[in-house]
This record gives sequence, C-alpha cells and structure tokens, in this order.
Amino acid sequence: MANPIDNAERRYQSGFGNEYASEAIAGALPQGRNSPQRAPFDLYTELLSGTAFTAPRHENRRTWLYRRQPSVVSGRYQPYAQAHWTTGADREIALPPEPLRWHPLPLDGAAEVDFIDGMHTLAANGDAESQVGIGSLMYLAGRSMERRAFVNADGEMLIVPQQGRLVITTELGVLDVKPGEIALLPRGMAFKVALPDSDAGAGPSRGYVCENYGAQFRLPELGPIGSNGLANARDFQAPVAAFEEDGGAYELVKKFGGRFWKAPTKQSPFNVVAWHGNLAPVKYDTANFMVIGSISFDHPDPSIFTVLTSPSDTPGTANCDFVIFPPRWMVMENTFRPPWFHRNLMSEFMGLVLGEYDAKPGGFKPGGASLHNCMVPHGPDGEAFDKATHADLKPHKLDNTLAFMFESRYRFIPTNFALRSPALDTDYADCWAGLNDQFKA
Ligand SMILES: O=C(O)Cc1cc(O)ccc1O
Ligand SMILES: [Fe+2]
Repeated sequence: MANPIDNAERRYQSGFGNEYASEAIAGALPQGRNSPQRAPFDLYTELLSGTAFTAPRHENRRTWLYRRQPSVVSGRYQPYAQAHWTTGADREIALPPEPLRWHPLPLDGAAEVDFIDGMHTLAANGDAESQVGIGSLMYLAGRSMERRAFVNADGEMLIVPQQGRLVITTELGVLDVKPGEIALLPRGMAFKVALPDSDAGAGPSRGYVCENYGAQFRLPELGPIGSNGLANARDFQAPVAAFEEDGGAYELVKKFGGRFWKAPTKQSPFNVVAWHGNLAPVKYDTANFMVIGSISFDHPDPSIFTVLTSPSDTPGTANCDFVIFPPRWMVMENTFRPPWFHRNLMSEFMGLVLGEYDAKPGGFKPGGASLHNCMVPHGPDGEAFDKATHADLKPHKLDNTLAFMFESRYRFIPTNFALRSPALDTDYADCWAGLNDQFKA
C-alpha cells in the first residue's frame, strides 16, 4: 500500500469523535492492547490526551500514536517572535461599547509569510491559562510552511478558509480544505499548512481562526429536532495515517501560555505510521449542513445554525458556538425576514467567506469581520431594513453566501492591531443612521 502522504487523492475516515483506526503500513497498529512490549516494526508508542484522564466517557478524547521517534526527541527551545498572535483578553484596552466592523484585511506583505507568521488576533476573550474563552484570528499568508511545524498548547484551532485552499499535514495525516469547508485541529497536535493556490500564483490565502482555550468543540444537542440534522457526524472527515519517508530536519514552533518558542528537530514530526483513538483533526464541508428554518413565520434564533459548540460551565451559555449562515430558502409569511434589531447577552464575532449577508447586503464584505459585544445594539442596516419591509414575500433563496459567527458568553476585546488597522470601518454606525422615526399614529 502506498504511503498516503504522497497521494493527491486524499482518503478520509468518517465521523466526529468516534474511535478511528488507521495504519499507513499494514500491521503497524497493535491489536488487542495499546502498549505492547515492542510495538510493530519497532515503532514508539505515544499517547496524546485531549482531556483529563478522568473526564466523563462521553467527553474523553485521546489517541494512541505509533511513530518512528517519540515527540520528546527535540532540540532546545528558544523564544520565537510572533507579535500579532496575542492570547486572551487584553485588559489594558478600553473596549469601545459600540459595534465594530473591519473591511477585508489587506493582503499587503502576506505573500512573504506562512500560516503561522501571517496569523493576527483581531479580538479575544478569556485566558488560555484558565482554559476559558477564545481568540478570533485571521491569517494572511502566501507561503507554504515547508519544513516548519507548529504545535498549539493553548487551544484547539477551528480554521475557516476564506480564500485559497489549505493542505494541512498533521501528525495523524493530511486534510485538504477549501473555502466553504472548515478544519478543527486538536490542541497540542503538530501540523503544517501548505498553500497550493498561493504557490500556484493565485495570490495570498486568507481565512479566519477560532483559537479555543476552553472545552473542546462538539456537536450540539438536537433536542426536538431529533436524531438527524444540522451538521451530521458522518460528514466530518478525519485523515488516514500518513508519514514522511524523508527523515530530515524541521523547525518546530510552539505556542505555549501565549508565548512562542522554536526548537530544531532532526526528524519530521509527521512520522506517525499508525494511530487509533477519538482525538483527531477533522474537516467538514458546510455544503453538507442540513439547514433548519422557519416554514411559517418569524425569524428564528441563529442557534439553529450551530455547527459546533464549546460549552462553558453554565448550561446553554457557550464558551463558543460556531454558527454558519449558509445558502437557504426564506419562505416565512408576513415576516421581516432578515435578523431583527437586537441586543444580546452573548457576544458575536462574525466573518464572511463569500457572497452577501442578508442583514448587511452592501456593507459587509468577504474577508471582513464584525464585532457586536454583549448588549451592543445591532441588526439590519438601513438598506436591508428598507428592502425587507417592502419585499414581495415569495419563497426566495439566499444563495452563494456563507457567513459565520463565533458567539461567546465572554465579551471580545479587540487587539491594538485590529483597532489601529486601516481596515477598521470608522463609519460603521452610519449604516443605521437612516432609520428615521417613521411612526404614523
Ligand atoms: O447579528 C447578527 O447578524 C447575527 C444574528 C443573526 C440572526 O439571524 C439572528 C441573530 C443574530 O445575532
Ligand atoms: Fe447579532
């Protein structure tokens, strides 16, 4: 069997959080026990735990790796400079109590940097040390990582590509992810990102990342929806085992407690020949999301579009919900169909992968971002309000669109980078200025 690392036709294993098993060479996976006295082919046995050993069974995640060298074999760490990837809430910043929006982040200079050096935190809450909160980041990158690998000890990473395909090599195998798809990479697992489109001259790649310091993302409960719907577990895809044959040197960059470090390694960290377990990187195509909406009247809460949720210790009040606004039919009768005007306990960071978002048809652009924090009023802009109050309410398909939201119980604090960026839309609030008093008694 050919080692799948070299194979452009990717194979995947289906499911979310189930017990996967994969071997790049037949016979490499021990049978009947996890840690035999000598593993097949004299591979080293290593355990990666994504939860405490004693986490409840339904939350417990761990994977057994059978590899050419254990990851403890590495050179010494030295500090590494990554100034724009900050961690957690920056309490020094005076958080503006108003809606914020960014135009698509400019790609100048992105051609020179890879996925790690091109990462920018736009806003964050909580604290990686307390395992609470998330960061909302964007990467702007034009270079493949080649012989550089990255390990994030501070959180798992949910990647939402907006422009350009990503080939993500992980310890467990390779994920090929294009805009419209998402990837979820476990905390602590080494990976590198190649940018085939950028390498082919299509210009820099851009996308969004949720760095989740808190409880791992999982599928939401479905309640009265039943046993099917929204993101179905079978549509998540984990890689098959794949390892690099060439044992050459790597630079390993590690994010650890908000700081960055680097160490040389003599061998590729992508040296896992077989693995089994339920802690795995996955990808998911949002085209497979089974969208549920109102077929009578009123605009439902956006929680019906939850793909994945990271709970907090208060039931129903998430550390982070990852919510998408995919193509869907609008059929509600006598209803103002776009989102209503609202204020909310939860804080909302949004991005747009493609097309238009119905609440902001002109103002919110693919590659841009918006932030509506706890109790900050927001909603449809003047143009959306006008259109929707006069629309002929025929069934209408919102097509060629994909917006998303990282929604959190904790207020997001924008970074200095985001607040000083020329992409900050200083006129954002004007989009509501035309909503005059039209009261007619
Ligand atoms: O503010 C937003 O655009 C996100 C959002 C969408 C929606 O359909 C209902 C509520 C909500 O916060
Ligand atoms: Fe909202």
